[in-house]
Amino acid sequence: MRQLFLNHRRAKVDHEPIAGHLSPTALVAHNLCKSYGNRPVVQDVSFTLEAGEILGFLGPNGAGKTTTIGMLYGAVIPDRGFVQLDGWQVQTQGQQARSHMGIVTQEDNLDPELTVFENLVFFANYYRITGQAARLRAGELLAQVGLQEYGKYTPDELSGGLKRRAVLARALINRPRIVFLDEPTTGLDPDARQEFWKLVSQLKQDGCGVLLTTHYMDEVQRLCDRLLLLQQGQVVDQGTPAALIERIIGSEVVEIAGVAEPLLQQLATQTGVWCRPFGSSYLLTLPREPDELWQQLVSTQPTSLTRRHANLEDVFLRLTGRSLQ
Ligand SMILES: Nc1ncnc2c1ncn2[C@@H]1O[C@H](COP(=O)(O)OP(=O)(O)OP(=O)(O)O)[C@@H](O)[C@H]1O
Repeated sequence: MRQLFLNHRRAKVDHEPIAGHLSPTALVAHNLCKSYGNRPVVQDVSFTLEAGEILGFLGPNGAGKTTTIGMLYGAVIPDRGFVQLDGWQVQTQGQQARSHMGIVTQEDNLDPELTVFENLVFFANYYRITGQAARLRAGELLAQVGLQEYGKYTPDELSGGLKRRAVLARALINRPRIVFLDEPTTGLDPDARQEFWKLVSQLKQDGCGVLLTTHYMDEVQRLCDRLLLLQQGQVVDQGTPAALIERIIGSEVVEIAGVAEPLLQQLATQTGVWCRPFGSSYLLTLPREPDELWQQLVSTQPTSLTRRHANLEDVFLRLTGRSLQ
């Protein structure tokens, strides 16, 4: 992050439209590739993010999400590919591009020596917002994230949830068009997470594009308009949550326990459905006409048999073979 601050030092906030530099799509990532040593960790990742959209960027641990986000904001140099933000190339016009983005990294990296208010004022200076203007902007942001009472505290005097809100406030100092949120609510209690979600929803309503990585399925379901699923550095699928569920799984699944796997796999093959271990039970998709398979499953005398609506966790399991968490 220190490197990022240095990169920001000369960034100038410039929201005036510049002919030839604005595109209707706020963010374009094109064929991003990154290897460490000879190990590829991001391979040909391409996507777009529109203003006012929340894009969930999901993948198991080590899938390459943070590396990709690093390339989006210019902290990691891609081996190939490019990122364009509001028409500015992040790799060659970094200062201009960064003046339109805000970043919430996984760490609470506020300066512990400064109060929350001072942190915001100090960060505003990177964008050449100085003096009274910086203090006004800091006050505005404290109000926006509900921290009016906490400006005089140092970060370490705040709870985890309040600290995360302060980090978000800092990311908004330059009124960004795009905000990157890298696992922003990890470790927070349910109330603090819900408070944070309200702030993210507000960003969307204000026309901000948000790229969110998270391991929480409820967060995805609550916030995301569209999902990009990453595995071993590659995009394995993308779409709206509802479309992905319908296309990859269907509307319902069956959870069954107490039946030998070979028998379940045989039934699945016969009916053309998908079956895999799921905790201490097995998960099966259902065919278009499910009654016959259901009866067959009942006749296996399982210890438990449940039919439920398919969800994103099922999609994730089918596409990546792993749970999101
Ligand atoms: N600077 C680096 N040098 C070498 N390998 C790295 C470096 N940064 C990341 N990696 C490796 O690249 C792979 C992708 O890491 P990355 O942090 O991007 O994944 P992630 O999807 O964000 O994971 P998580 O959900 O755990 O945060 C991992 O195997 C990681 O060990």
